[in-house]
Formats: sequence, structure tokens, C-alpha cells
Amino acid sequence: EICSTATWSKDGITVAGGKDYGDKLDQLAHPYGIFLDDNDDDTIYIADHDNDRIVMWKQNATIGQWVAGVKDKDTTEKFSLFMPEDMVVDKNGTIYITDSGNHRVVRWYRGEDDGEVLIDNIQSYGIGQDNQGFIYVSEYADGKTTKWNFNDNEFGGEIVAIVKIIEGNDEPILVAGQSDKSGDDFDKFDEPSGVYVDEQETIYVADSRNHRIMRWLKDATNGTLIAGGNGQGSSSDQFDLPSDVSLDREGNLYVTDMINNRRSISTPPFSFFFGHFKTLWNVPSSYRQLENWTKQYGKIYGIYEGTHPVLVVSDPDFLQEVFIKQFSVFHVRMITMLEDIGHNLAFSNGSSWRRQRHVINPSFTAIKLKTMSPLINGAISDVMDKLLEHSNSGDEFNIYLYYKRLTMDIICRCAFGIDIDLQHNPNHIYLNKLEGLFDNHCVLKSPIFKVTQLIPEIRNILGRLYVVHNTVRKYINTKVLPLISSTKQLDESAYMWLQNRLHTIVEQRQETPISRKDLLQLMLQVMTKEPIQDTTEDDSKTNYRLSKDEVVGNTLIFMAAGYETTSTALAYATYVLAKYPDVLKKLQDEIDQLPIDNDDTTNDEKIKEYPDYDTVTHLSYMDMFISEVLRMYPITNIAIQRCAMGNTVVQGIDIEKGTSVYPDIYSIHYDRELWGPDDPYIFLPERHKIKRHPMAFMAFGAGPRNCIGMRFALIEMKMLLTRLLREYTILPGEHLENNFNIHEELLMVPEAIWIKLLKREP
Ligand code: HEM
Repeated sequence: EICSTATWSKDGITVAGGKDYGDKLDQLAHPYGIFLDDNDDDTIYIADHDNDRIVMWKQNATIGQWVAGVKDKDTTEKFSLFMPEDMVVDKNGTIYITDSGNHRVVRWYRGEDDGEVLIDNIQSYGIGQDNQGFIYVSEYADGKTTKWNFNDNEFGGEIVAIVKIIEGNDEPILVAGQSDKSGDDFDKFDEPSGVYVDEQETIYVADSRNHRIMRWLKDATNGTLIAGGNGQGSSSDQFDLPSDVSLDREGNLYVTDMINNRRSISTPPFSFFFGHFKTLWNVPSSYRQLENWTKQYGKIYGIYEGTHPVLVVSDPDFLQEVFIKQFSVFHVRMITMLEDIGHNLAFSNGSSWRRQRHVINPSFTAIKLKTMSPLINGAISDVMDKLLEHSNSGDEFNIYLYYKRLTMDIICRCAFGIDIDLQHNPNHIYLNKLEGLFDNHCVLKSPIFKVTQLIPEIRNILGRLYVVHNTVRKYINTKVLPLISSTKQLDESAYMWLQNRLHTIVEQRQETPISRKDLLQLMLQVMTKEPIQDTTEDDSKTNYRLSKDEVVGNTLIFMAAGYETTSTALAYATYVLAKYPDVLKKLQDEIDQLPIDNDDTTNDEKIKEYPDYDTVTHLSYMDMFISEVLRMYPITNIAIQRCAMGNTVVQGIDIEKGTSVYPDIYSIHYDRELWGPDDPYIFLPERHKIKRHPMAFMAFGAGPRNCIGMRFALIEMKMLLTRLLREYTILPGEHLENNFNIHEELLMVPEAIWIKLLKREP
């Protein structure tokens, strides 16, 4: 069945041209009918009503091609069209046109300059054709009968029926609707304006004044409703005078919703039930696909994730309104599979999210991060030992692996005070489990995840089943298996395993309090056993609390959100440094001028030899360099999304509750208007000297719900890069380019970063 929310497909091709109403070939003027060429999926024909012509648009084209009707308004054509409404194109490329202004149906052979009259004295709108070549039109009747030999001045009736025309026959054959009555019963139409006939001779009709799409099986006396039918309107289950309907070979449905006083949104072709998922799941990169669609459909277009409507946007003003000005409407992400089970910032919504964010924000202020800088330096010292070994041997190696261990070490030290020293224990179970969390096959490509994407309503049920399933496994492992002296254990999910370990760590820290300046310590100070009542307005001191589940949940989310993101950012930074020696040189020059000025409070004298938090905050080229890395290589596209929690209007576009907005981050980060005048495809840190649109850089998201760990990540990166580049010059390894290959998992990650490290002269 077609999804009930099929109203995105409005006069999308007009927008594809990106131009206003007009008569140039990259413009249209009230496009009425559309037809998708069965023989060539890339081609769409359009009845360009006010331009009295039929044009053809190829996929990705920025300009249309004339195929029939008026070529040039200033010269009189021998055979012109007048206000064509619709057309159908057969296998040979012959076009049949409802030349409505001339009250006739016209046949136009491919490549000809002129057409010929097929039927005269007929007032019809929509036109379709079955696979035997018979033409079907939605006919304008005089209220008594379906006949098509009446005169102009008798056109007092209304379009009520679909008739089949057999060439040479005087009488058309009524195939759908009633010849003398209009109405909204399923056996009638009210101005059926668009017709499509498939191979089984099933007729699809845009029943315009009933604001619905109907399907009539061959020889049926009734139609069935397949979309709309909920009155005239702009909601996602309504149409506003739909003017045409068409299907492509894969059964994708297209509807033109002509008369609409809203700003129009176009959408790429989509399938029943799956929406655009069929395409998005089958391409190597769904984000590159969004970027491609942006090129074709403009800076704001609609897609369906199953039946869930999504606006894909690269218009920065629109995004500013969504992410900042209308944050009260758009404060939620749709990806939450374990809604209200995750007990953390990333997966909570509403007042619970507000309270947690309010409580946790101060943990990431400069003053708090400064206290963590000795912990970070400690973990960096471990990785530097490993890098020294590679530098001494002169071999080429994949530094990304070391970065992963480093960022995990840092987050474990800073989040909950445990030193797992992954550089020396690379197979540590924490790392294995966290990698399990990010495993491509576990998450994005898993059938369960796809089902939850298709039917978001079941996310919570599945989430709960998942928790119950794992709790049962844990119970069996800890209580049942020991009873039968079994040495075997059932696998617990990575997420649940980590959560259970963290519960134990929190309990231990409660029992034996220690003074540690980590994130857990800051959260423990506000932890309460009392139930927390969240009210919408209340973020006052009384609610300045976290539950134990939230302390655990947020520690876990810091590990998950902070580990692979930051190591991947370091990987991209290293890739760029290996490729561009001039950038490397500038960065080294800036670092070399830094005073070693460590005023950290630590007993570790060795740590005092390294730059601390304050020192690395004074590196302006470094700041620009990191921003440029993340502009060109954004990492967490999936996280940056918002879902409307109520109906609203953004820049003239009606947005219904439940609609998501996804920034098309590639199109934004590579937009010449936002990032010029220098070519955005060139790596150029200096471009960040110029003040840009606040939404031009979205690597950490935007607005009140942006990345809470941004400063933390930046400090980690700067401290590592400072120490690395003070000692080494990065050289490209032989396998650098071949093994770089960015691929899409939960994050956008490179495969490997193969480099050599050359010790710098003192
Ligand atoms: C280079 C590294 C990182 C990148 C590129 C990154 C990127 C992002 C992005 C794009 C978002 C979504 C923001 C939005 O929707 O507007 C996000 C959210 C988040 N990030 Fe990061 N992140 C990084 C490092 C970190 C670190 C180190 C931590 C924790 C220590 C962290 C914790 C979080 C959390 C908890 C959220 C959810 C915030 C909320 O919903 O309120 N991230 N991150």
C-alpha cells in the first residue's frame, strides 16, 4: 500500500530547475501533468501548462528540453498547443497530450515539429495509456453522458469519469467513475484530473476535488482509496487538489499536488511503505545520496524514512530557525531506539533532557576541563611511548589504532577514574565491548534497526524487549549457571555489559569515596536516591539532581560518544598533515613558539613538562586547522537531526508534528556561498578567519542541544597534536591513500591512516 503521508510530491520539478515561474527552458509556468518515462527512469515529462508546451527533464539536469507545443512565444507555430494539462508517452516515444485549451487530444511523434489531432471536441484533463496502447482520459462531461463530440459552449458540466478511447470508435468506453454524477463515494469522482494505467489495466486517478488518489482495478465498479481522502489540506495525510499521479517501474508513486499556497517541497521518487529507505539502504553512503538529491531537488526537499517524513535541508537560515530560534519545537532527535530507557542526555527528551543537560553542562566548562588536563597528559604519555617505537623502527604503521586506544584511555580516566592502559593492553574487554557498540553489523545494517526505522512506533517495545532479554541472560549467567557448575556464559549485549560494569563502579565509588576530579565525581555530587519529578518549566535548584541510572547512563554515553568521534577526528587530522607538508609546517611553527608553561596541580613532575590546558588554548592556527579538518571530514552526521514536537511553520513551510529535519552536512560544509571565495574542496585552514554563517559549520551540531563534549574533544586533540608535532614530522605511508577509504558506519570513518613518523631535530 502507498503510505498515507504522500503529500511531499508536489511540483517538484519546478524546484529542480531552481528558477521562478517563467518561459525559459530552465523554468516552468504552472506545470500540471507529469509523466515518468517507463523506458528511461531518468526522464520526466512535464505539461508546462502556461507555456503551452511539453518539456522533458533528465535526472540531475538543470535545464529542460522542449519536446512538443510552443517553442517560441514570439513566432506563430503551425501546430501549437494551448494550455496542455497532461501527457503520456508510449514505448516509441510518441506523446499523447490533453491539449485542454484547444479541447482536443493530440498525438505527437518523437522528434517531429508538429503534432496531429487524435480526438477533437473533447474537454479532458488527465491522460493515461495501458500497455495495449489504449488511451484513457478523465473526461469533462455535460452532466448527462460521457460523450466527446460536444461544442465549446456546452462545457458547463464537470469532469466526472475516466474513459477509454479506441481509435476509430466514436464512443469512448466508461472505465471508472459515473458518467453523469460527481461525488465522493468510492464509485464516483469529483474532477479526476490525472490518470495512470498500469500493466494490469489498473487505473490510478488523482481525484482532485476529493483531494485523494484512487485505484480502480480492471472492470471494477468501485475504486479503492490509496492516499489522501482526509479533506483538503496540508497535513501529511491530506492533499490539496492533487493534479496528477504516476508510477515508475518499481512501483514508486508520484503525485503532483498542484494548488497549494505553501512553499513547495519536492521529493525524489519513493516506494510504497519503504519510502526512500530502499535507495538509502542500497547506496554505499546515504549521506552522499542526500547530497546528490540536494543537487537535484534544492536546499530543502522531503524524503520518507518508511512513512516518517523528513526534510533534508542545506539552507542555513532555515536550519538556524530549527536548531536555535524554534528549539522549543525542535528539541528532540528521532534516532532514540531506547527512548526513556537510555537514561542519558543523548537519548532523553523533554524536561528530563533539560534537567540532565542543565546539571551536566558545568562539568564541561573550562575550569573543570583544566582539572582533567593531567589525566589527559598521562594517557598521551602512554601513546607517545608507542609512537617512539614506530619512529625508531622507521616503519609505516596505522596510527588510527593508537588513537582509538588513546581516546578510550582518556575517557575512562576522565569519565570514571579508571586507568585501563589500552596501549599496553589493547585487547582490554572495555575496548572490545565499546567496539561492539559501534559495530556496523550490530547497528545500522541490522534487520532489527531497519525495522525500527521503518516503524518507529515499535522502537520502545523493541527497546524494552532488548533490556528484558539481556536482563534474563545476566540472571542466568550470575544465578543459574553457577548452580549447575557451568563454566559457560551467555553473551550479554555490549551495551548491557558496559552498563552493568558501570553500576558496579558507581556503587564502589559511593561506598569508598575518593577525591578525583573526573566527570563521575561531579555527577556523584548531585546524585539522589529520591525519585525525580520533572516538570516542564522546572529546572530550578530543587531539580538539580541526577538519578543513579542517569549517572550510569551518562557515563556510558560519554564513553560511547567521546571515544570513536575524537579518535576519528585525530585520524583525519593526521591524514591531512601527512598530505599537506605546508600545513604541517605552519602548525609546527606555531607549536614551537609555545612556552612550556604547565601550572597543573599534580605530583607527577614528568607531566609538568608538557603543555597544559591553558597553553594549548592559545593556538589560533591549530583552531582553524581542526575546524577545517572537521569541515571537510564531518564525523557524526546521524546525530545531527531534530524532530518537530508540534505543528509549526518555518520560512513559509508547514511542518507537521513528527517531521524530522536533517541537515545535509556535506552540501553545507562544501557550499561555495557559505565557504568561498576559496574553493571549498581545497583544504585551507585560513578560511576560518572570516566570520561565517552560524550554521555553516555543523560538525558538533548546533544550538542548545549541540555536542556537550566539544571542548573536551578539542582539548584532547590539541594536547595530543601539540606533543606529537613538537617531536615528529608526519610523512605519508605508502598505503595512506589506498587504505584511507571513508565508509559509513554509525560514524563516517576512514579505514586506516598509514604514516611514518620522522623524529625532528632538537
Ligand atoms: C571530535 C569529536 C566529537 C564530535 C565530532 C562530536 C559530534 C557530536 C554531534 C554532531 C552531536 C549532535 C549535536 C546536535 O544534535 O546538535 C553530538 C552530541 C553529543 N556528544 Fe559529541 N562529538 C564529539 C566528541 C564528544 C565527546 C568527547 C563527548 C563526551 C565526553 C561527547 C558527548 C556528546 C553527547 C553526550 C551528545 C548528546 C548531547 C545532547 O543530546 O544533549 N561528544 N556530538
